[in-house]
Amino acid sequence: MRGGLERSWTGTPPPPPSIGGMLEIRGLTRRFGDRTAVDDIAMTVPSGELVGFVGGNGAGKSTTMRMVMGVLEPDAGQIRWNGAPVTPADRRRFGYMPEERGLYPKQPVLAQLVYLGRLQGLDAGRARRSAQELLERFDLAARGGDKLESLSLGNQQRVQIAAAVIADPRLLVLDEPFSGLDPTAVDSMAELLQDHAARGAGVLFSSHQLDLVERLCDRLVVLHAGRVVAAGTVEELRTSAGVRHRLRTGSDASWVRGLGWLQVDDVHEGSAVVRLADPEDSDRLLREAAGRGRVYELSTVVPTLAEVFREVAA
Ligand SMILES: Nc1ncnc2c1ncn2[C@@H]1O[C@H](COP(=O)(O)OP(=O)(O)OP(=O)(O)O)[C@@H](O)[C@H]1O
Repeated sequence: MRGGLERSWTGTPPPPPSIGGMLEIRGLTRRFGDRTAVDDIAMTVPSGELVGFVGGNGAGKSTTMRMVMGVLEPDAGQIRWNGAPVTPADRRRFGYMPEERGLYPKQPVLAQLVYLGRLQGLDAGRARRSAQELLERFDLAARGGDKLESLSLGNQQRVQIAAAVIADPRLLVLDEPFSGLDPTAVDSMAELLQDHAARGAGVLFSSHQLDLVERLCDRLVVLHAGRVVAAGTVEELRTSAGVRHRLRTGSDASWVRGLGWLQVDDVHEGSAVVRLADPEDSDRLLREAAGRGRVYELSTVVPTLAEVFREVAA
């Protein structure tokens, strides 16, 4: 009784039980013939974190995820779960959404979700309840009896994610879960991933939608040609890429190209974006600009995630 009163005074609900664990990848390598698709990568997906996995086409994201799930064997390296090599039993508690998807097009939606829930260890009643809850969450309750192939692609995608999360996974490994979704479905997918992370699951998802990655992720890992070329929080990546300065003047600003002590990223009419070797050089730049006419603005610009990505994955 007393405990209950104390809880209501603080207004803080007890934290949800943590269900997660930590995924660690070390030295992971996979070759196809003479092409090295994944080249000595290291990364972690801690419990409760949303980790975005980004990289251009062919960077090695799907290959890495397939090795995490045991669909492909690594040529070298280790995949560890809670400090020990990952086992098939661990993987049964991972939810996976493969790039090639992989549900049964001719089977009714609800029946196959229940079947997949049972394969992942749920009893029949719990599998049915979870499947129905997930279909309701995605506004698909009325479509449970329909064949998967009769749903739109976006709705099939929602069923795919339902299949990945039905048995309360410790870790979610999702290959492009947002591709092909309309903005409402993107929001419910994002909310679902955040709910799982809040309950302690680690979530690793690949995406080409950098705005979404920036909005959702605690951390991200950038792959290029099979190697990790950047990793950290969005803030860390943006600030480590180097601050730029934007100059806006009343006349053509292309004279900045003649200054040997800065690097020019962009010039367009009266506006220029430059990088200074030394932040103190901003005074020097201002004097140069003022000597040539009116100055409207000299400000610092932190690069967007898309700009960082273009730089590291060039
Ligand atoms: N089964 C395979 N046989 C031969 N090469 C493969 C195979 N699977 C992947 N590759 C090659 O490995 C490299 C990495 O591919 P992967 O699918 O992992 O990249 P990705 O980052 O997921 O790309 P995307 O964003 O286009 O899905 C590519 O060069 C690809 O052609």
